[in-house]
Amino acid sequence: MDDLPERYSYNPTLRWNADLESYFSNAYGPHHFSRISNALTRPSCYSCIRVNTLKSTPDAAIEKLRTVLKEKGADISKCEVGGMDYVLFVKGSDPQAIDYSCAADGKPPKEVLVSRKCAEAVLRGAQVYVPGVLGCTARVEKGDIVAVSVAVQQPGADGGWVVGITEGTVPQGSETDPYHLERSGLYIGKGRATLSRAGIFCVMEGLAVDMSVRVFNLPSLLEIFLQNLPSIIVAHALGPQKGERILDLCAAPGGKTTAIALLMKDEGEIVAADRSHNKVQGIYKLAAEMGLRCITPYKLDALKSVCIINDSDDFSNHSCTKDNHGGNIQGSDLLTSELENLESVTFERLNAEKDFKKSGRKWNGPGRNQSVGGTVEKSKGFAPKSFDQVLLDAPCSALGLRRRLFAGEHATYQRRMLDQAVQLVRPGGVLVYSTCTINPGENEAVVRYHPRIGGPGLVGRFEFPDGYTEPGEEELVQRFDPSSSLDTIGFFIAKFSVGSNEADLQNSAS
Ligand SMILES: C[S@@+](CC[C@H](N)C(=O)[O-])C[C@H]1O[C@@H](n2cnc3c(N)ncnc32)[C@H](O)[C@@H]1O
Repeated sequence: MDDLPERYSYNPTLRWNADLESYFSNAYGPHHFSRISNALTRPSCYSCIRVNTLKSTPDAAIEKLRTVLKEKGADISKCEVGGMDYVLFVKGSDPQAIDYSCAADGKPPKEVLVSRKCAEAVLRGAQVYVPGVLGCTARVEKGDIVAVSVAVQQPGADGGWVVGITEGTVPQGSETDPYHLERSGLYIGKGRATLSRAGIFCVMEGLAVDMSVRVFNLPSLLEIFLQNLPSIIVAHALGPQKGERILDLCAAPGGKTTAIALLMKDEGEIVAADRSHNKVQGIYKLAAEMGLRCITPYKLDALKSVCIINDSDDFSNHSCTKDNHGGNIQGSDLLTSELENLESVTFERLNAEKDFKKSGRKWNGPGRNQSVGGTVEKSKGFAPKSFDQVLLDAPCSALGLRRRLFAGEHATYQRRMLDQAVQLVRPGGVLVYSTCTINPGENEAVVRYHPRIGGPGLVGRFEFPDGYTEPGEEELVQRFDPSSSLDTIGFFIAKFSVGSNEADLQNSAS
């Protein structure tokens, strides 16, 4: 039992798909990559809050926050970068050593084993829901305190990744338990079981463990608009002005759209497009909640966002014929990989929702992006050169998001989106491309591939044959490194000033 405190701790190693690991190790160098990998397993040491300046002031928001947090000493500060004092930082805690009360009688604690996705959601502040539970100690009764650990994928015999734990597993707290060794150092907190063991594996949905202590004690801010610092900076990089017409091509859930709207003081027009019906509804809802009127959400595939003009097309407002059919665009087209990209803690519970969807069970909790059965307007695209500014916050592998325990996904179709986005900017306008991944293949290589686009924060060859980036070009973009002292998510921003013709695209350091 000497190893108990060490076992019941949180000291994870991020698991990488082998190809990705060697690719990133090459791109960043092994030491830098190892620091990034380590940073990705824990949250930033602060939460970043954007004040709705149309409704409040930073000082009033700080007062309100102190009341909400009910902690007299809550460490809240304003961002000191010029023009960004409406961004507030609330300091979180370092990882805490949790007493799982296992040493007193020498017996191991009662345990609940959860899936990796469930654990990542818990680390961001969610509760443990039934579909995320893989195993539970025998004789756990409703109300019992349980230690929560995670079973992360392990390398399988065929070279893939497997979670070799079947639902309903009964851990004994002994070395013969499945993944006993592998779960050492992967305890993410403790809580009160809201169902007995039998209950957990009988029902399809609902809360399983009400988490009382998490290894990272971030203040509970679920009701307040949290946004990662780089996302706020994207809006500043665009530099929106009152009265402009702006297109946000992959807009849902609307974090950056609303940040842009605030900078425009809600004057002008922001077309907020996303291909997911449910998510577009979420944008409507968020804009309404924030009292923003300049946002017009549309369902639109960014890969088809430049419209082919027919004589019959209604070209008022530079939009091709809109299909205003009375709704009934029902059904969820939420994609699992897309959900990874949600940035606001307000939406974190969707990770748990994802587990529900995967398990084929019904989700019972509310979510901002849940279909509310309404209609969304569908766009067939927009006329070339019809926007002052275009933001392409592209869907990506999301390998910059933090509190992550496994990284194996990859996305590659940003180039085709960038091709569309470029065409929609008027001469003299601005295009901003951003992602929340540390993958240079989705960042530097994408912006570099246009002949006139410089781009990289990293120098070298990345993924595409034409993705080679020259020394000197790294200053033309902003790269947010999760292992740097800024302590943000991994993020990438490239800003382009569009010249008088499409080929004349200048990269300007944003
Ligand atoms: C990184 S998220 C955008 C986050 C958003 N900009 C924000 O700040 O809240 C990427 C979004 O792209 C959307 N998406 C993925 N493929 C798309 C496509 N082909 N056309 C339009 N949107 C797409 C996803 O639904 C997802 O909402």
